[in-house]
Amino acid sequence: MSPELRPDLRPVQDPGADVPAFRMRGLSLGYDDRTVVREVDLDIPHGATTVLIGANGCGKTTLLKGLSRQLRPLAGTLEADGRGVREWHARQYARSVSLLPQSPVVPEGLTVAELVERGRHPHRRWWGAPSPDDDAAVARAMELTELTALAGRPVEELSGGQRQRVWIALTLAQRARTMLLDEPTSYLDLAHQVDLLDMLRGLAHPDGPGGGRATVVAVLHELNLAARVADRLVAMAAGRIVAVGTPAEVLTPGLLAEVFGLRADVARDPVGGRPVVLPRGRAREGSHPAPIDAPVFLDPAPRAAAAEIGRTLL
Ligand SMILES: Nc1ncnc2c1ncn2[C@@H]1O[C@H](COP(=O)(O)OP(=O)(O)OP(=O)(O)O)[C@@H](O)[C@H]1O
Repeated sequence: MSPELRPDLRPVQDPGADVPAFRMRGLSLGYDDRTVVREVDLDIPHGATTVLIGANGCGKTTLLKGLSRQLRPLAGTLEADGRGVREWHARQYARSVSLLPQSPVVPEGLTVAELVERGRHPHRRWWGAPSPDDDAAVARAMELTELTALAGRPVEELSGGQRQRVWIALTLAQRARTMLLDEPTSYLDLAHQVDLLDMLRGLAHPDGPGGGRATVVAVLHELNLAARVADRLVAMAAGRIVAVGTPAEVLTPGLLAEVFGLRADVARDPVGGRPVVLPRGRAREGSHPAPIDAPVFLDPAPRAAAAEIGRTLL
């Protein structure tokens, strides 16, 4: 068989405008015999930024693992670009769909440039030297993530935020049309969070460098950043999809109470009109409402810590 005919070396066909990036029907996912994601019916369109939101443990990462083929469906069907995900050759899938995992482990002894270059593996033959396209993709990814000056530094010597940018650069260097990003803003300072999300949005936007073809599916905990970047929000609770829509449609006080157990007001950003969530306290009965002038935390970890401190003080 000539190398050109091998399925992993064939170019990925553009599936056409109407075919979604992912189509899930009755999809259930889990671990061994434990079902975590339950009976999901959802289309994720190409050329848009879709953000998954939901409380800790509701199944967001598990859903991304299904989309990235790390988990086999327990029930139902899952198609990527119109084909069952199990029909894809692994290398072809990696050219089409990239994943930024939640807590990637840094391999020892690699420099920033060497780790970013791993994003090119789906495009290369194992015996071949990097092509000019590979070099260009790596250089561009490092430029976009402001890592060029750190290219020769060992990754294990970097700060948490710098490392996170290396993983993002690896994902960008892969140049897959669809990017799955699990909490991509972890460890990033606010300016880098905004930069990253604006860049991702630009990739999927018709006027951006991706020309509207790129597809981003991200898990984000910070609801106001999610509202800023998302074309569509998908809210999950206990393994099920409970709402799909624009940020303004999904981020309502009722949904925030149902999904996060959070009592919150929702305002409008005067610039752009996107919703802005203003947490007021716990919605559940029997919980301790936050004092009126308590600091507002959107991230669950500090909120839990604040609740703990509040209980100790009361
Ligand atoms: N490898 C695993 N084996 C068994 N159970 C798992 C595994 N990974 C996750 N789970 C369980 O699946 C459920 C959903 O976890 P998942 O990581 O998908 O949630 P999440 O919504 O991404 O949460 P978070 O916001 O905390 O990251 C949790 O109850 C978790 O304990």
